[in-house]
Amino acid sequence: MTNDSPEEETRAPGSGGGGVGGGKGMTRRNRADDNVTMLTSSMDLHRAGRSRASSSSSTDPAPSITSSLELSIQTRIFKIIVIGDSNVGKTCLTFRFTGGSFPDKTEATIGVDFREKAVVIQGETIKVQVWDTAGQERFRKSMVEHYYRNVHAVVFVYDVTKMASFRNLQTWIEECNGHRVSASVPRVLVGNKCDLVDQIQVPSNTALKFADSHNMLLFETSAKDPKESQNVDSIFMALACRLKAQKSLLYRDVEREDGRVRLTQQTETKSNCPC
Ligand SMILES: Nc1nc2c(ncn2[C@@H]2O[C@H](COP(=O)(O)OP(=O)(O)OP(=O)(O)O)[C@@H](O)[C@H]2O)c(=O)[nH]1
Repeated sequence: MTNDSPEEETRAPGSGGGGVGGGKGMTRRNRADDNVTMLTSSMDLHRAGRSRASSSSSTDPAPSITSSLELSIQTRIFKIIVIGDSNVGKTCLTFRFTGGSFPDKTEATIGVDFREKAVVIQGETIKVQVWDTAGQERFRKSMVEHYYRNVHAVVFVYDVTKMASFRNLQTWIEECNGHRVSASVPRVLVGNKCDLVDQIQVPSNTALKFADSHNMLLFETSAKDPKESQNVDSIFMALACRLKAQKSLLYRDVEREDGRVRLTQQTETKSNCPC
């Protein structure tokens, strides 16, 4: 959870942890596809939801089925959840991606915070909806089912300066598996706080082995260091590109035939996704 104040100027003490080599993992220097454009800054869906609710109680007629279908066709939404121990920087990472800045103050997330960003991938506008989940058990237990429902991708975060947060990843993965998240749902591993170069406890090689063994890409980055902001973007953009390539079924293609609307399954297509 963040306050809404603008980013405080931050001075990065260093370039962050070392690169990650080879294997199936992705290095922290990887970039999102050049065909990708980010359109908007973050939006608090809690607030947006409230304002939508209040406007719907006005005298406006209810939207027709056709118009809501058309809206769905226009913009697909990819739901990405961010999971990991408390204090690893989940809020800061999502804030960096959706708002482009590092929050000068955060508090423990209670339940979930939604942030959203519209991006253009190969000509299609897609909404990346990021669910910043609570790391503290007491603030998440009533929400867990909601986190995993219809999720399209999962970001597991650990703190490179806290070995315990890395070891606990196994528990987070088990929780995720326990909620019947399909094997086709992409997952990535993020080691955050690489700006704290003198305090790193989790070696890149160890993290890479773990990522490989769970068929995940690895990103090592810093939500705080402005020089790493492109790398933070790459986490979510790589997932969005992959989801687009998979043609996620959250909103299925709608074909119109003889004035009727027909929902169809989409087939897999290739893209030059960075992952
Ligand atoms: N040095 C450094 N500090 C960071 C970074 N990311 C987050 N922090 C700090 O780590 C602390 C926790 O950050 P949050 O983003 O609130 O952590 P969280 O994982 O969302 O925590 P919960 O909401 O409790 O689950 C804050 O004091 C942040 O300023 C980073 O990349 N580098």
